[in-house]
Amino acid sequence: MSRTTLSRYLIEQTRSHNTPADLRFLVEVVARACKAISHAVSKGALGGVLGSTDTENVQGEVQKKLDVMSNEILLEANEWGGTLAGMASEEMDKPYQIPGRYPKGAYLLLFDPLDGSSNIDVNVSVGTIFSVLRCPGDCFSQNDALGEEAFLQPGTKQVAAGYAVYGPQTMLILTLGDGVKGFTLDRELGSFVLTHENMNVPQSTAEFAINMSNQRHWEPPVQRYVSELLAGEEGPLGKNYNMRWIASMVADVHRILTRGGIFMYPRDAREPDKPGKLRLMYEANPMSFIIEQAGGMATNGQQRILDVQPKSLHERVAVFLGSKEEVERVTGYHQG
Ligand SMILES: O=P(O)(O)OC[C@H]1O[C@](O)(COP(=O)(O)O)[C@@H](O)[C@@H]1O
Ligand SMILES: [Mg+2]
Ligand SMILES: [Mg+2]
Repeated sequence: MSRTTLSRYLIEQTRSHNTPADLRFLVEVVARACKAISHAVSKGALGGVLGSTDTENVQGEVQKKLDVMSNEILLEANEWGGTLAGMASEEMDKPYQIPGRYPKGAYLLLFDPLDGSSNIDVNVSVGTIFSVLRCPGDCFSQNDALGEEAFLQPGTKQVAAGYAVYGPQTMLILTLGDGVKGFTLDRELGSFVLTHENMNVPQSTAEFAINMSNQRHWEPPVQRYVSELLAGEEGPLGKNYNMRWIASMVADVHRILTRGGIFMYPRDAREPDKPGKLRLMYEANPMSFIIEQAGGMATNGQQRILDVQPKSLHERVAVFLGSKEEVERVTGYHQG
C-alpha cells in the first residue's frame, strides 16, 4: 500500500476540502524549511551549530546560533513563493517585508523558528512553531510596507498552524482547521509521511507540566490548583498526578497531544506588566489551535486564548492547555 506523504495529503485536502492551492504550497514550503532545520539541528557539535551568538532578540534574550539559522532558513524558503504578504518571527523586531523582486500573496506567516533554545546544547528535543493568517484587505500602506497591524488578528482567524518537533524522530504536526494530523520524517524518502491520522487529547489526565521553580511567584488560583495536584490521593482531587517538564513547549505539547496532560505557563509576580512568558502570536495561538482541533482546551485563565485580541506582535500571554477536565478546573479557579 502506498504511503500518504504530506504532499499527497495536501493535494487531497485541496480536492475534498477546497484548501486553496497557494495555502497548500505555503505549508509544503514551511515543511521543507523544517526539514532543513532538522538537518542543521542534528549536526550538533559536528556542524558547529551549538552555542550562542553575541546578539539579543527583541525580547532581550540571547540568541543561540540555531535560533538565527532557523530564522534565516524559514525566511529564505518562504520569501519568493508568491504566497505571502509578509512574515513575523519571535526573533525579529518588526514584520519581514517580502522583497520587491518577488510576487506577494494572500497570507501572513508567523513563527517561532526554534522553540526550546535552552535545550539545544544539551541534546534535548526542540522545535519550530508556525501560524498562518490571511492578510486583511488593507494589508499594505500607501508606500507598500506591511505594518504590524495586519498581524494583530485573534487566533480564531488562523487558517493553518503546526509545529515540527526535532526529537528522536522529526515530526510535523498540522491542522488546517479540520482535525490534527501527524507526519513523521522518513529520512531515506526525504518526505514527511502521515503516521498519526487523528490526533486526540484525552479528556482527563493525571499528568501536569509546569516550571515548579517559579512557584513562589504564582498567583493564588495557580497556587491552589498545583497544591491540589501535589496532594494526590489524599487531596481534594482524589488521585495521584505525575509531573513532566521538558522546557521546550513543542515537546511538552507533543506529549500532551499523544497521551494527554495539562501544560501551564501562568503569569506571575516577577514582571507584572508581562502576562506570562510565552508569546501569543508564535507559541500560544498556534498551539491552542492545534490543541482545540484535537479536542482539548486552551485558556489564559480568564478566556479562550484563541479569542484574545492581540495588541502587539510580541505580546505575551498566560497559557493553560491540554486535557479539557483539568484546563476547565484551573480556569474555573481563576474565575472565583
Ligand atoms: O525556562 P523555562 O521557565 O523552563 O521556560 C521554558 C519555556 O520557554 C520556552 O523555551 C520559550 O521558547 P523559546 O526557546 O522559543 O524562547 C518554551 O519552549 C518553554 O515552554
Ligand atoms: Mg518558543
Ligand atoms: Mg524560539
